[in-house]
Amino acid sequence: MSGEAAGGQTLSEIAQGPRSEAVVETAEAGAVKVVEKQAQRRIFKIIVIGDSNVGKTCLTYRFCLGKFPDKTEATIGVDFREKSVQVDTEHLKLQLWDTAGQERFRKSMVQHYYRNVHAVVFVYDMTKMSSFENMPAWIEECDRHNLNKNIPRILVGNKCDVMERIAVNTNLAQKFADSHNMPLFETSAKDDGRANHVDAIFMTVAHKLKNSKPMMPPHLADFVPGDTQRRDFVNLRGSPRHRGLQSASRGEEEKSDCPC
Ligand SMILES: Nc1nc2c(ncn2[C@@H]2O[C@H](COP(=O)(O)OP(=O)(O)OP(=O)(O)O)[C@@H](O)[C@H]2O)c(=O)[nH]1
Ligand SMILES: [Mg+2]
Repeated sequence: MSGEAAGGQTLSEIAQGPRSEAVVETAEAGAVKVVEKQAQRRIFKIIVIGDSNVGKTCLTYRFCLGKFPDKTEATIGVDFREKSVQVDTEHLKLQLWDTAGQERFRKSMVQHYYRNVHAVVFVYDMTKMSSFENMPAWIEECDRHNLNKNIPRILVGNKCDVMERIAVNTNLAQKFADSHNMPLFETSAKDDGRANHVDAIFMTVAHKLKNSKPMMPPHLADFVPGDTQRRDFVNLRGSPRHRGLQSASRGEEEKSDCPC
C-alpha cells in the first residue's frame, strides 16, 4: 500500500499533522511565556551619586560590561547602564543611573535623577578627602528631593588600588556608614582582582531590592522632558541613537558649549 493519501499528504504526514500543530502551539505558548516572563521582570532604578572624578562611571561600567573603561570623560547629565541579575529564583533588571558629579552637568537633570528611585549608591574617592567630606551634602540632596528613607543606600569608597595615596581612613568611613545605616564597601573599579567586589556591591543592592515591595518600574518617559533635551542630557549607552552623544573633558569648566 502506498503511503499517499488524499490532498497529497502521506499517511505519516496526516498522522503527524495534528501533532506538528500542537508542537507549533506549544512553541508559541512557550514564546508567549518567555515574553510574559520578561515583561514581568522587575526593573529597579539605582542612582549612583558623588563628586566628579570619584569613579561612578568606571564602577557602573565595570559591573555592567565586566571591565575598566579604556577612557572616561566627565558625565553630562546621566549615562544609563542596565544589567539583569538573578537573585534566588528571580531575574531582576538593574537600571543604573550614572549621574554627573559636576554641578554644571547635572543641574538641569537633578529632579529626574530622584524620581522613582529604588536605591542609591553614594561614591567617594578614597584618595580624596573632600569627596568623602561632601557625602553629607549628597545625602542632604537626597532628602531635599524627598527620597524615601527606607530605600537601600550603600556607601562606596573607590580607588583603593592607589594604596600610597589613601586619604580616607576606613574607621572614619565605617563610622559614617554606621551612623547613616549604610553598608560600606571599599573597592576599586580599576583593579581586575576586585571585579567580584564591585559585583558584590550591586548584588547587595539587588538582594535588598528583591525583598522589597514591587514598585513602579522607571520609564524613560518619566524623566525625559522632550526629545531635544533628551539628546542634550541623556546618554543611553549602546543605543545607536544616543551612542557617543555625550562626553566632556575634565578641567574644561569654562567651555562655552556647555549644554546647561
Ligand atoms: N586608580 C583608579 N582610578 C580610577 C578608578 N575608578 C576610576 N578611576 C579614574 O578616575 C577618573 C574618573 O573616573 P570616572 O568614572 O569618569 O568618574 P566619575 O565619578 O564618573 O566623574 P563624573 O562623570 O565627572 O561625575 C578616571 O580617570 C578613571 O580612570 C579606580 O578604581 N582606581
Ligand atoms: Mg561619570
